[in-house]
Amino acid sequence: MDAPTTTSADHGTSGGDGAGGWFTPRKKPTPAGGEQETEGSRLAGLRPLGRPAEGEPASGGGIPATSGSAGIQERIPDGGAPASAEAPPPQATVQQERVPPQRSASSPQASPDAVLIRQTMEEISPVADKVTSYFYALLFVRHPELRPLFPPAMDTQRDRLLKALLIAAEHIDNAPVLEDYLQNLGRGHRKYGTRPEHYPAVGECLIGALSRFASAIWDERTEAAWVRAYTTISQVMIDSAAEDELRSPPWWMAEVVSHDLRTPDIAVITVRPDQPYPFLAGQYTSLETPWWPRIWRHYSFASAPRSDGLLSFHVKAIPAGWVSTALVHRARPGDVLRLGPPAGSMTVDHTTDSGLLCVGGGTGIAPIKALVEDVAEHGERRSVEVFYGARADHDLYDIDTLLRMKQSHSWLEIRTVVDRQGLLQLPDAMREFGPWNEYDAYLSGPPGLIRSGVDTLRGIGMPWNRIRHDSVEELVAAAD
Ligand SMILES: NC(=O)C1=CN([C@@H]2O[C@H](COP(=O)(O)OP(=O)(O)OC[C@H]3O[C@@H](n4cnc5c(N)ncnc54)[C@H](O)[C@@H]3O)[C@@H](O)[C@H]2O)C=CC1
Repeated sequence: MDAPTTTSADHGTSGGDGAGGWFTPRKKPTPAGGEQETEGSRLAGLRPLGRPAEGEPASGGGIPATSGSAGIQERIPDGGAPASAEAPPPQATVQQERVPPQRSASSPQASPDAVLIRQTMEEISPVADKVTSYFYALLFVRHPELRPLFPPAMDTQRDRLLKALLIAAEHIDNAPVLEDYLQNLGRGHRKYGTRPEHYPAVGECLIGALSRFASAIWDERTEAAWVRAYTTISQVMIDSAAEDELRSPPWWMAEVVSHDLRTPDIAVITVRPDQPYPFLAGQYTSLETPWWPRIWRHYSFASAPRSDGLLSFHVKAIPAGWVSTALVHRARPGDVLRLGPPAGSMTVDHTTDSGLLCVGGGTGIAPIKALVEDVAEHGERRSVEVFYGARADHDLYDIDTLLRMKQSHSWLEIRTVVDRQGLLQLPDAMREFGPWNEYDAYLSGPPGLIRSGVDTLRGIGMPWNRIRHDSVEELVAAAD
């Protein structure tokens, strides 16, 4: 996970003239490691933005964000520009899963700006759809030059940008995690062609939409709070994009070199990027197909970095999943995809010798396989226990690969868990073989598995900081 860096002492959120005033962020990046937020300012009561335990009090220690963009990490949204798979999906339930419970607007720990922002959020909540429509109408009417940055069909994911911004604003008190998220977001936005001058346009339309639909409570103070929050958000994104520009391309072209249909709807796709693609086992990327331009979906790397530079992904076609269906049923060797930057911090900590409890449900086994390879390549003899769950025997599409790995590595144990009579038994199996005192857990699969897996592990006493998983929200976004 990137270390949180700040670009100014307060990002313009504490009432000063901030990073550039009314949506006019500075253009030059501040070097990483610049001035840090000071404790005791609006950092009080920090809480990472990873998925909280159900029923966990908002003030309690949160689960550390585990993907690169952290709490609100890259599998969380893109703000400031195009709707994308990095943006939170529109499903409200999922968003709640992704974002921890907020302190109430009247909470003594919340900063004055956060209180005003949350009051606005409460006010617009019943008319969220209207706010969304109005925001985009405003944006595209006032700034038609921005329209090409968004997918041609905006209906299914049009509100991702707005949601990203609202989520970020709502978490304005959570500076370090918010920053990590926003930095990732800023980097991820380079592939859309987002430029610093686009941010003021988005900010103005955001204020325009909010002030219209929260008119009952909107006043100068509220507007000032939003302006400060948005200035902070946009500045961090702009800085991080500028820093990233010094070392990485905005995207990579990647030619499909093999397409292996493992089941009628699951393909293992291997691509060759046009230039070196640095990443870590356990991370994921965003991927765009030629058939659905500007629609990006997330997939984990299914192998640790290889000497030949090839990357592989496990893709399951799902109904109404435009990208996944195209990748499984249409993509062929020779087709060229686009890849965004790598993200995610569900990676192996090689500074410890703890065991790894790896749980992969369905195609969620992809990054688990990469993690096992990573441990093997580091020559460590750490105990690695893999639980591989599937609905039926024939859905264990990658079991042969895993069993071959087991033959070579005595420290590796593979356990398959096939659901019987519709019962999802993977969490039970984890419990049965527990308590996993000397292990770090890595969970990968459908959102329901992540939720119940975390609950199970917490229930048998595993501390938060030993449980890693990608954002539930992004998993949903990845699945369509
Ligand atoms: N393709 C990729 O690179 C990655 C995909 N994912 C996610 O993994 C998921 C894979 O989907 P499918 O293969 O259709 O998996 P699936 O829905 O068939 O589930 C696979 C197994 O996970 C367990 N499981 C599922 N839901 C559960 C629940 N609510 N409670 C407890 N256990 C549960 C069960 O053992 C089930 O057999 C998708 O959501 C995808 O976004 C996650 C990481 C990487």
